[in-house]
Amino acid sequence: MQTAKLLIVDDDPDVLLAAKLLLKRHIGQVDIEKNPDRLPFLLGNTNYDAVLLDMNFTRDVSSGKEGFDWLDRILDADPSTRVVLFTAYGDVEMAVRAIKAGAADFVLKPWENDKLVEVIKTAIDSKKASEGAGGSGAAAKKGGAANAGPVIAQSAAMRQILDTVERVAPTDANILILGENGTGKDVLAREIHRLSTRRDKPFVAADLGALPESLFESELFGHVRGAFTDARDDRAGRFEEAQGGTIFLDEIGNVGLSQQARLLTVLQQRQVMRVGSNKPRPIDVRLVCATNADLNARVLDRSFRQDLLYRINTIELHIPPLRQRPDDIGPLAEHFLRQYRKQYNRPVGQISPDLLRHLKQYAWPGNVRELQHAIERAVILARGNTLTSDDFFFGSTPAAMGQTMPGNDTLQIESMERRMIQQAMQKHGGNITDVARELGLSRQALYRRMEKYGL
Ligand SMILES: Nc1ncnc2c1ncn2[C@@H]1O[C@H](COP(=O)(O)OP(=O)(O)OP(=O)(O)O)[C@@H](O)[C@H]1O
Repeated sequence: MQTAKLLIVDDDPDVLLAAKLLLKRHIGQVDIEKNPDRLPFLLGNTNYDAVLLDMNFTRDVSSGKEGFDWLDRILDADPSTRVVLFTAYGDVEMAVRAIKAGAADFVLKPWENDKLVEVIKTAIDSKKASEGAGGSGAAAKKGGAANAGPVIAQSAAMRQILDTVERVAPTDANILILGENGTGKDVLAREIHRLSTRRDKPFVAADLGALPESLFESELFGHVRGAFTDARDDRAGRFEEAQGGTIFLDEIGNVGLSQQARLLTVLQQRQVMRVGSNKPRPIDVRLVCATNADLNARVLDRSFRQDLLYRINTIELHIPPLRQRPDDIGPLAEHFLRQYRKQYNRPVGQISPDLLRHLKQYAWPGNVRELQHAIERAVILARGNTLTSDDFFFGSTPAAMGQTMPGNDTLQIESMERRMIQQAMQKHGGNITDVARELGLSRQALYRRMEKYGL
């Protein structure tokens, strides 16, 4: 630690002095700074291994924005810098969000000396280790987050679905996956592709629910230069990108009638025409669709074309909501626990029997995605090496969890942020530079958010 460099930023001089006196005994160089505006200057002059940053949550209670901005700027300057946050107890939710946004860890104020030293040392160690491994921490995280883990299926219902998937995946049959939000439709679509003969070819997902009507055709079928004002180049659509592989049309129930007609024509003729061109291009793709809508009811009220439904649902797979398959809850919780203890480098290794019982009792309206977020948050916040109900519910009782699930605010902010990024991506045809400019983010900050939200 004698070669390590640490910067502490806090507007309270007493905090700065006390932290410096403590940490100086363990770390070669400890600089302190009262004014965060000087951060760019300081970071430009010294290559710090870690920054201990006050998030100023108490001064900026409504959003914590100032702290997040500084976190982003530090990581933009050097994504491998480990940022540890100083946080008041009431702002733990914010700290969790900051960890998801790339912070290494957080320490509660008033701090315990041993804990602060340990957290800073761990942060610096991991920075040094990532340098030794020849890559930045952010890059390593990116690799680790790269999608498509195992499909957890313990319940009889899920085992039966996987059994069907194994049988139909190698055929080219069109598959429609039905299920509530967060039940694992995307996961299953990827599994179908993985078990198909097309596994070495692309898997291309298109979220039709997030696609404005005006962009539907160019996104799916492509466009030629000059086809409309923003079409500066020829561009292949999702169908062409998926050539030889699988196209996954998510939220197909959200497509309007005129787009349904366009889609049906493409599926029948097995060719696309880029917007602005009349040259047909043959496509060879396997079609997997998903929706949480009741398409049969939609056919009856004439908002969904029956002929399109027949075309996409050669095989129908219905994933039950998580509350109807409690046998999956334990294995899924263990799976996410393993995933996040590794991702966040936390010592927590097991789930207490009491917590497990509560997890099985809860109705999980957000299904597996909600369970996943809940475990992620609990792993980050856990105090010991066993996850207990305390780590989960923050003083509210498990029975009240349905109404008071901690983190709903966090999830809402996150889903707003996700939507803003999606909309900007659509507006700018996926041009990261333009999207970042519109959102006032650096490209790296945008990439980190896209990775966080799986975009
Ligand atoms: N059986 C499973 N095994 C492992 N992870 C799962 C499983 N089911 C869902 N997940 C995880 O839960 C999260 C939500 O799953 P997914 O995105 O597939 O749901 P979805 O039904 O497509 O949601 P939406 O309707 O909102 O698009 C993902 O992070 C996924 O990895």
